[in-house]
Amino acid sequence: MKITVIGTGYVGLVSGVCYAELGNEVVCVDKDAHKIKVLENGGIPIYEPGLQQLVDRNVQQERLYFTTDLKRGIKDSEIVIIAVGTPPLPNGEADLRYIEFAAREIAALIENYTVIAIKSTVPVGTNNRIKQVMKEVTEVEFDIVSVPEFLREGSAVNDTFNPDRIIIGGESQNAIDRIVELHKPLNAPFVITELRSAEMIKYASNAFLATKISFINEIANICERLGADIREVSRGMGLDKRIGKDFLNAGIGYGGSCFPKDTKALIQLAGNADYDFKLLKSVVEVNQMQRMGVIRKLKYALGELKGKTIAIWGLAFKPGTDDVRESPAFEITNYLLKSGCMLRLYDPVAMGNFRSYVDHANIFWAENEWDAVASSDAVCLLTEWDIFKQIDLKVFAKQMEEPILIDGRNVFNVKQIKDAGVTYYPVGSSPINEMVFELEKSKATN
Ligand SMILES: NC(=O)C1=CN([C@@H]2O[C@H](COP(=O)(O)OP(=O)(O)OC[C@H]3O[C@@H](n4cnc5c(N)ncnc54)[C@H](O)[C@@H]3O)[C@@H](O)[C@H]2O)C=CC1
Ligand SMILES: O=C(O)[C@H]1O[C@H](OP(=O)(O)OP(=O)(O)OC[C@H]2O[C@@H](n3ccc(=O)[nH]c3=O)[C@H](O)[C@@H]2O)[C@H](O)[C@@H](O)[C@@H]1O
Repeated sequence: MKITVIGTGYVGLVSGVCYAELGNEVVCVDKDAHKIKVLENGGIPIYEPGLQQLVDRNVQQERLYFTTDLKRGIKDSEIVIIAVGTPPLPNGEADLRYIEFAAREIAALIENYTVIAIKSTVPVGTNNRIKQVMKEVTEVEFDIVSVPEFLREGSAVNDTFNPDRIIIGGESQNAIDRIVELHKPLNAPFVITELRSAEMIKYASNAFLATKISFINEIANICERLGADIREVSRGMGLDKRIGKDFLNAGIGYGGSCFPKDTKALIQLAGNADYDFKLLKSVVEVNQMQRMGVIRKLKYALGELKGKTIAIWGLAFKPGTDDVRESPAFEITNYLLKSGCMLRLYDPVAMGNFRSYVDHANIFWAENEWDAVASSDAVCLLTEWDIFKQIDLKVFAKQMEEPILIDGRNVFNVKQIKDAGVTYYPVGSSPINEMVFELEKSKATN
């Protein structure tokens, strides 16, 4: 099939490349001339494991093209996929400016019947609105189909080739059939729905996963106070098939370009329909608070933070990506800078992106994980990259006068820690319970 994908970000680029790998002829279009230049020169503008090899192969086999010129692909395309951003407006609602603009551009260029598939995450009712927008511009026949995307950054290629399900929302059987045909090689179940239901499935799925994370984080906070171990609790819960083991890792709260944005958008969407989504509001609030666990532990370990040097391991919102959008590292580093700390930051791939948002005279950009640790009073692990997981804790202990490790991702086990003699503060287990009691005591006496 001939396909045009609009937007070569984390979703559009991966999807376009994977459709090419399935044997389709794909033109990927972006307004960002820099991104397209990188792609035309044989590189990729994002860090995503496995993507570069697929780009190389499909460009070489002349199935994959990159351009800033929408006209180039759209003329012969049977399917045009929209994968542009839907970032949050200040009130939390999704900003639909980019998608409406893209829709108008498509409408002005199509010459024959075309199927328009919307992969961007959009509020319920948007597909219908886009249809109206396009009808104002063209008399050529087209159909709109909602095909929400569920890939995760860092495992996006594998997720695209092995999806749990393909959701297709639409009104025209012809258009639905075309989308089914495109995805048939993936061997995943199809769920065919109304447009509005497909849009809601995407928001509800992300909101549910975010809820699972905030739930387990609250259980972790209670474990800290009562002396239970969240890792044992998560394992014990997750073996119940009705609960499932995924997304039960307690930590410093979810980040990324989607959970924070989509939870807030769904709260707004519900509010606009006169429904107060209380549960999801709490999920968001708990998530915000969870980042402060790292600070609380630092204060307990070091006392006064002013003048202390803190190493941060990991700036990306999760391992396997260079994406720092809504990364918990922003709130934590900002708080520490405001408290008068010196910071030594290191991330294996996200340093450049993080630095484009934050710079400060008190930040030292370390060359590697050990360079960050040098002369630090404490180390905070914020992203569970493999290089941090593989750290030899005995060597680590020798690098610091008093080795203190605040682990925001529960990467190390108690035995490793005991053997190495590191003072260790994980999420949701001892010895934090003692610390919390002491804090409570000191609050009560002050
Ligand atoms: N990042 C992720 O893991 C996932 C994102 N989504 C959703 O997919 C959508 C895209 O997300 P990302 O890929 O992360 O965004 P992104 O910000 O990485 O990429 C969007 C791209 O669209 C381009 N663009 C905007 N308007 C354009 C136009 N008129 N013509 C051509 N290009 C245009 C931008 O220049 C940018 O490169 C969002 O709605 C998001 O919620 C869904 C599932 C996973
Ligand atoms: O709509 C989207 O954009 C995507 O959002 C998430 O994918 P992503 O944000 O790439 O990454 P996740 O692996 O879901 O992690 C999100 C955040 O939750 C955190 N997390 C995840 C799992 C867990 O058990 N605990 C936890 O704190 C991660 O550290 C990360 O900060 C969803 O998992 C995808 O299905 C969805 O397509």
